[in-house]
Amino acid sequence: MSGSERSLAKGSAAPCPVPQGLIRLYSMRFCPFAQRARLVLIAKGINHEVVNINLKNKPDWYLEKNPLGLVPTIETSDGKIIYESPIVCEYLDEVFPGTKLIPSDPYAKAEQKMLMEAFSTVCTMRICVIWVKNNEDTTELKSQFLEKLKKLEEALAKKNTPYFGGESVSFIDYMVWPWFERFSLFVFEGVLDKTPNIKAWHDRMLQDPAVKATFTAPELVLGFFKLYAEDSVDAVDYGLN
Ligand SMILES: N[C@@H](CCC(=O)N[C@@H](CS)C(=O)NCC(=O)O)C(=O)O
Repeated sequence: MSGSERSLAKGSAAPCPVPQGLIRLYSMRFCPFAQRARLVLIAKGINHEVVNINLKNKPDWYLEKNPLGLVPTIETSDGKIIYESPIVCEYLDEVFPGTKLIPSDPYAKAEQKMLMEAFSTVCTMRICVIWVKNNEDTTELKSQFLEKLKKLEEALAKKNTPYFGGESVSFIDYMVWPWFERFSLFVFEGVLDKTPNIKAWHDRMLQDPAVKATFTAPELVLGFFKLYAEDSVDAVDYGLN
């Protein structure tokens, strides 16, 4: 359902208005927040195009669309602009038909939001960057990470469902997946064995069609993180966009 994909940096002309019937996603290939939006767009079968933004060299017009200068942002054919990944994803889920990812039951919805809060200390790129830099002892970091993960393991075990929201993939699973995709590169060694419910969830998620469609090869992600850790990401040279 994704049409074209192109990359724009400083100096690039602003793209034309969004064609009727299409959603435009401003993104960056390695951004976990943008992957959230890509997961939802694909899971719901929403017709869209992707414009990758060079985040080291943002076009001026992008800051007019999203004053925070972050990706993801979506733009509709009638000129609506929405940014901040959970807001983008919730908007897409509300407006478009197809599988509803957010439960309609207020308590189930609140549970997903609480889980998102609980995940917020786990879903961070800092741990990946420290890992990749490989210049400090990560024992303490790893045990802190495991302690946080164990709380989520308990929550999943208590729920006794295959996914964090229940019997099928839902909003919360897509909101946290991008970090888990990245963690599997380095952080998970010897960790997921201690959280069997999360491991089973992780393996199930790998089979999800939207996850498969947005999955980035580990060696590419690793290359990106190495540059990111050195603060020398050049989106153009590395072909990030
Ligand atoms: N709270 C934002 C965070 C988005 C974010 O941090 N995106 C990063 C890329 S992964 C970004 O756009 N960075 C550009 C910058 O910091 O200038 C969301 O949920 O959408």
